[in-house]
Amino acid sequence: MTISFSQQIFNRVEPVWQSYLTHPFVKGIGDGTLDKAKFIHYMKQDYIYLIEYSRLFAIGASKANDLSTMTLFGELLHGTLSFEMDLHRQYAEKFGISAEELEATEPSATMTSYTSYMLSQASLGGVENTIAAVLACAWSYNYIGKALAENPSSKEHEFYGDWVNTYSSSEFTELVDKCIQLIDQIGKTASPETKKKLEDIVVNTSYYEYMFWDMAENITMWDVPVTV
Ligand SMILES: Cc1ncc(CN)c(N)n1
Repeated sequence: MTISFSQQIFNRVEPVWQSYLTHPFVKGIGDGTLDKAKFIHYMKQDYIYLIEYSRLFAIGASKANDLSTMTLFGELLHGTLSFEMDLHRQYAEKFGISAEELEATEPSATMTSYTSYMLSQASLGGVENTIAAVLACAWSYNYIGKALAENPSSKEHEFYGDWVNTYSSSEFTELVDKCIQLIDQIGKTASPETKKKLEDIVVNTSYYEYMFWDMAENITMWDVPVTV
C-alpha cells in the first residue's frame, strides 16, 4: 500500500513532535503552570518570528505556479498577520506591552537561525521548498494545540486557554489541512531526490521548533558571556 507524501513525512518527524508534548514549556501551557516570564519571552520572540514567517508566504505566493497555490499563500499571510499575531498582541496588552514594543524585540540566536534557515530554503527552490519550510511550523502547532485541547481544563485556563484554543481551532486546522494537501499534490510528481530534500527541510524545521521551545523555557538570547 502506498502512503501519501505527508504521511511519509509525518512518520519521520513524529518522534520529534512527540517530544514537544513532554517539553516543560509545552506541558506548562497545557497544565497552566508555565511561568509568565518564560511566556513573555516566548511571545516576544514569536512575534518577530511571525513577521519573518509572513515573508515566507510572500515568497511562496511569488513562486506559485497556479492561482489556487497563490491564494493559499495569500490566506496564510493574512491569517498570520491578523488572526495569529492578534493573539500575541492581546497577550502583550495584558502585560502592558504595546504592539510597537513587540515589533522592536531584539532577536535571539534561535529565532534568527530558524527564520534564516526557512527563508533561505524558500528562496533557493521553487514553491515546493516554501511549503516544506512552512509545514512543521503550521502542522506541529496544530498537533500540539489538539493534543493539549484533549484536556478540557487546558482550553478553559484563564490565561493559557486562548493559546490552546487558537492552535486547536477549526480555522487554524483548515489552513494546516490546505498545506498538507499542497505537499501531497507536490509529492505525486516529485522525484525521490526532491522528496528526500523536502523531507529534510521538514525534519530540520522540526528540530528548530524544539530549540524554540527550549529558548523560551530557558529565556535565552545569545549563548555568549558578554553582551554589547
Ligand atoms: C516558532 C513557531 N513555530 C510555529 C508557529 C505557528 N505558526 C509559531 N507561532 N511559532
